[in-house]
Amino acid sequence: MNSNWKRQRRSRGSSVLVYSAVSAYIEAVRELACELLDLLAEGLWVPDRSVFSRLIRDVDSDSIIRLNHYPPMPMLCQDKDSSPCNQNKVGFGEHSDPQILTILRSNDVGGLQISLNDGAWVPVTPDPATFCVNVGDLLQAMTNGRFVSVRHKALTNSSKSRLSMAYFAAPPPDARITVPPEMISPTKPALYKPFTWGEFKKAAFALRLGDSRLGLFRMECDEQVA
Ligand SMILES: O=C(O)CCC(=O)C(=O)O
Ligand SMILES: [Fe+2]
Repeated sequence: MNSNWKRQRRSRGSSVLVYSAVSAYIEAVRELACELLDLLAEGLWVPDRSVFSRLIRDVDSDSIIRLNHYPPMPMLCQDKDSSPCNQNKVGFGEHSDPQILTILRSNDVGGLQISLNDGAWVPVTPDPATFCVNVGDLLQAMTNGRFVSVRHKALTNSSKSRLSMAYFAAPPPDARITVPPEMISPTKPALYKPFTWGEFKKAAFALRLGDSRLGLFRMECDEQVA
């Protein structure tokens, strides 16, 4: 057995291990996302409690996982008075996640911030043992605005690497994004036109990261149906 062959076998062995660890992780977080969506439907008094999770369980679901690495970025810049800039650099710009739900985990290095209604940015305490769950744009549309997709960004740390792992739960590309009829009434008319996830993704790609995409699908006042 030459050493090259042994090395190849070892490396194939470790890719199989990584593949099976990532697959098991994806399966577990998909299950978590489905359970959360079922509870959410129940809390909204929607009789069909799997109305949202069904989209993620579909074999053609477009869910993805993303691993983010933010290397340390020293605060080296200087302002006009030549005092050091006391600001962390942006690693991932302000945005909302376009999908249904995001299950996010990170190492113990902070950086994630969420935006409140008044525009203030609030840091999320990093904890490798907890998940951060983000409402995505599709959930906002499917709940007729009851749940609002959260704007967030990630800053780099000046001395440590931040790692995060995000599972984005999404429907199949041709799935129609509609609101359960129970959530529409004369006092709460439909806010968004029906669209497919494929159409939404296409629109999102044509915009910048921080742009609001749902605005493109908003009903005009005279179109709103109860
Ligand atoms: O790294 C983070 O904490 C945020 C990442 C993120 O927002 C994303 O991947 O969409
Ligand atoms: Fe995000």
